[in-house]
Amino acid sequence: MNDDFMMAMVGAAQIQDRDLAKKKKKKKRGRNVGEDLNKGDEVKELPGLQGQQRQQQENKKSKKEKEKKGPNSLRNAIKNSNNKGESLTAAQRKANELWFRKANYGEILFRGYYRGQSKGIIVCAEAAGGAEVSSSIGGLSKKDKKRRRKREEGEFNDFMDCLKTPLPITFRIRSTISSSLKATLTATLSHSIHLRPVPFDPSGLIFQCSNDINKASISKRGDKHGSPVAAFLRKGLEEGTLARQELVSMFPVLALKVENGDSCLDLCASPGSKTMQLLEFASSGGLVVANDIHPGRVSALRDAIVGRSGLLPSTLSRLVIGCHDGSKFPKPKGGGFDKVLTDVPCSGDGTIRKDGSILPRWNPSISNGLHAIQVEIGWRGLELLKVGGVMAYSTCTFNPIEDEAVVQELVRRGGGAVEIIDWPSDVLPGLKKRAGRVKWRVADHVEGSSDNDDDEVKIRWHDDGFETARRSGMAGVVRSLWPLDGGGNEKFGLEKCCRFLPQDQNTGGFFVALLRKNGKVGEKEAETVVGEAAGGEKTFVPIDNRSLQRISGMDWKVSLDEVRKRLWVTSQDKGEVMLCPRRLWEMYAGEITKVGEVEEGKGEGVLNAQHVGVKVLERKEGSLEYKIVGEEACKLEGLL
Ligand SMILES: C[S@@+](CC[C@H](N)C(=O)[O-])C[C@H]1O[C@@H](n2cnc3c(N)ncnc32)[C@H](O)[C@@H]1O
Repeated sequence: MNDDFMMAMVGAAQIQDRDLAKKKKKKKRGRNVGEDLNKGDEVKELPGLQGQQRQQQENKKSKKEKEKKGPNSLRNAIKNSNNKGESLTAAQRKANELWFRKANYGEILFRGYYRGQSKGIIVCAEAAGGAEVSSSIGGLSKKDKKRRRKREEGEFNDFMDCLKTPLPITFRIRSTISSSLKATLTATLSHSIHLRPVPFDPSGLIFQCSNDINKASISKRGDKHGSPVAAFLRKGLEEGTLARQELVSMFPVLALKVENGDSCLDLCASPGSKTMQLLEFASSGGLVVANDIHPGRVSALRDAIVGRSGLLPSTLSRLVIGCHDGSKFPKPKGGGFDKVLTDVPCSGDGTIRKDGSILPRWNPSISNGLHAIQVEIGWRGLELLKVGGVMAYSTCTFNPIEDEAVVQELVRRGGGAVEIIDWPSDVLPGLKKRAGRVKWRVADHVEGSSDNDDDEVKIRWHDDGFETARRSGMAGVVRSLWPLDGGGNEKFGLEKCCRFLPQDQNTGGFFVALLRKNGKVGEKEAETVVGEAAGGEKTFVPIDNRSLQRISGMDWKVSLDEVRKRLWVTSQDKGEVMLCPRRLWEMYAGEITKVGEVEEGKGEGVLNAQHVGVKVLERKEGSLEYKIVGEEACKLEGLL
């Protein structure tokens, strides 16, 4: 079965998937750093590579040679800039990518890097909290060494094979819907031969699809055969009863165990799948602040959540969207957030199964270059957390430079106030997690020095530590890339971090660390930091007194002064009045009122809100008066 049953469920209802089709048409936006550098179309900007000249150069070479080395001038441009600590121009970066892709260097480097990494990063990994695996095979007999190498080779091949298979898509039934609807949906989805409930989820609300259901087939356009399952899933997405989210991407929010009334901050939020999950859990009295540095991605996030998610106004009333560099997000005056999520920008090699552009352009310097901003975002997250609160640090990369090395630095800086905690035993109890590592290796890559075919791009390991690497001219080198000297990190509990490898439960690759703040961190430094607002589209100000008087017939339960503070209008369109969630207003007090401005010297800057709560009042057409459109939200928030 049970396609007939599903067909009946879908019924004759005409499924309106205009939004999905529109979404598909929109240009795909990059999720991680550098994703939009994949077109190769700016190569023409490089001197000596235009039109005929480039053609002539290429014609001289055999096809084989071309594929192996890439165009000479590209190579030279890269050689002249790479590994010398100089920043690349956009054109050089594009050239680098093109060359890498042509020569398949990304995959060669990826294999070399992860094969050469310390034990447990990819092969010989133990379960989370398990015993450390020795990286030495010195004490073993010849036969045992051979056997162990063979096993490791097999493990590595399994990993690579899995990366080359398509990633199954996953759905979850939203926790905000009624129990009876949940039961109906669970029963319906469980009966489909195309879907199976994820075995380690006791709630039974998460489903993995078989390979015949993919991203294209759940869009109406791509669903050529009119599959009833696809129609059912589409309908659920539109109505907000289902959410599509990659399985591993659900883990950090689940591990945070958000409770009623929690205030949550999602520092790197776009496109917003984890924000929506947070919203579902942070029910009554709660607050979810979603932030992203890029104004365009903030708008996309707002459209996806406010415009298309199907979430109810009562849920959306808890949402605030900001646009800041996460490493400088303004600190609230009134206490910190209960839960913080730092799902930082990363190299994204855990998403290779769904994004074919990652592997061909992979190189270790991408991770080395991201480490510093990941530390800064993570540190700000800890500063914004209340004492006793928990932060989840997550990435979709296998690379320890972006994973354990960042967590190590956060714990070190915390000086005893920051502790890595275990994955909660009641969250997805059967989930296979691999332990974080206390040892890893640092590398960059070097281009060959001659035209010798065997002397092309290579991994360069920096096992002698920071000083030697710095002297060798390694780009973007910082001390915290390395494990602390002399096992200094062994007391940090890095093995409590969780690595998720794709072959373990047919997922993408992922990393999650849970950090509890046991005391104040970075107070001194905070005084001098000014919040830096990225240029957004909309800003908000509290409603002015004259407009307030035009709201007639309202039986406010609080003083007009408080009403004025809670009702916000956008600076662009004063016809819409939004209700600012009480928690945000309490936490940031007057610091949001001058939204969009950053005042030097005021210590914290102001919150640059791009969206607050829900619309509760609307100006009547042809009149200056307002009518109420969100009475329920006003009641929930104690205004009426
Ligand atoms: C891995 S994605 C986040 C995915 C998101 N949490 C989700 O689950 O849908 C990283 C995001 O960080 C944003 N970003 C990059 N640098 C940032 C910074 N300095 N501060 C805040 N956000 C940043 C990127 O625009 C990107 O949207």
